Amino acid sequence: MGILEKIAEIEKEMSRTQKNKATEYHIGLLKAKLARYRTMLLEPSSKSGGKGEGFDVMKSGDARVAMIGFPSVGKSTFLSKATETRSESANYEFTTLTCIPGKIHYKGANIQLLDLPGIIEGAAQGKGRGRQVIAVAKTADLILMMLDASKGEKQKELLEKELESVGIRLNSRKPNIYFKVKKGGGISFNATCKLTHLNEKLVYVILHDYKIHNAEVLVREDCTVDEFIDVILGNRKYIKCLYCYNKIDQISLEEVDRLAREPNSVVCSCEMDLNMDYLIEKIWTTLDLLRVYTKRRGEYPDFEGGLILRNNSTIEHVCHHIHRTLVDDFKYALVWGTSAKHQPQRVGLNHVVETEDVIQIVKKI
Ligand SMILES: Nc1nc2c(ncn2[C@@H]2O[C@H](COP(=O)(O)OP(=O)(O)OP(=O)(O)O)[C@@H](O)[C@H]2O)c(=O)[nH]1
Ligand SMILES: [K+]
Ligand SMILES: [Mg+2]
Repeated sequence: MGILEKIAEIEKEMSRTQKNKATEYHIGLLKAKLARYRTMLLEPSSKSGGKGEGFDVMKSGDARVAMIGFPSVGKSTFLSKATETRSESANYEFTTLTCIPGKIHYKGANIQLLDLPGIIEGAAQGKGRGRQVIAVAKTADLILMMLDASKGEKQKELLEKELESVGIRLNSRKPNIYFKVKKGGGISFNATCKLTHLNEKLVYVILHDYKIHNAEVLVREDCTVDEFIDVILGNRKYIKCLYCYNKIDQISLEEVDRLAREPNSVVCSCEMDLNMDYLIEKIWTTLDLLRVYTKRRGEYPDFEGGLILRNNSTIEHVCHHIHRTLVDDFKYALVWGTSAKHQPQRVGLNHVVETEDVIQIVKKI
């Protein structure tokens, strides 16, 4: 039996045990056991159950939002308010021990919101359930960083550092560098713009340090050294982040005003229901989802339905949305809308669609 199951069992037994003088000792024992199992789960070295237990949540819906934050900042409170799923909230740390999914329905989109255990400094090294939490964060389209408004700045810095240390890059996009390791020919270095941080020699030195002696490098924007290294390593995750300052009922109006003006930030109070609609709206806009419409030959587009897609989706994504095997029968697509050069444009699977495009898929016969 896994630790989570043992915990669930004890909790069940506690709830069905009547509290009175006669059961006092029994309940005390259950409490002690519960505390021990919870501690085991949070210890990085715990063999049994420490791994990924409770984190294997299927991706579903049009986008995934993962809540990252220190313990007791109000993550579970938000999940319970914004979705139909209940997640226990309480005023002690590590109330949540697993990944709990909920659904936000908004403007026709189905957004998966994940409640996660709190993380603390050292999470990336495995403190608490940090490693598992961060692994889930890496799969998200948006990280909702929940902060306690009264301790926000410090928490924000620490969490950013934790995420940075495992290769997550928040609110930045992949540097515009073409980089390809070759079999021979040495290193060819070119830039299409003026570089103020990088130069040919530096690039050579860094590549040699990574034991790369043959490669093609084409720098298309004024990147920093760190950005260049990110490209060499190639395993970076570029994820959007929305900072949510919760518990604004605890701070002064001046402070609320100041936090609300920070970039990519929302202020709210999940408990007092302050600014919740705006927070959800902001999640939606930050996700930057797009809607396209499909049509059949000779018919009008279905403007009622429409498909919700992630930004930068292609015709191939559209096909997958319509039917899993449609790609196999795909011949070409006709596209009307802003992504088309002329109306309609005949395109292939790699064509990147834009919001409000109308698409007709033509199949092989
Ligand atoms: N004052 C105030 N308290 C809040 C607010 N939102 C949540 N809380 C309280 O903060 C405490 C922690 O809330 P949780 O939702 O359990 O926090 P969490 O981030 O899920 O905590 P862990 O699962 O332990 O990481 C609870 O006592 C909540 O009632 C808020 O907007 N204002
Ligand atoms: K809590
Ligand atoms: Mg929680």
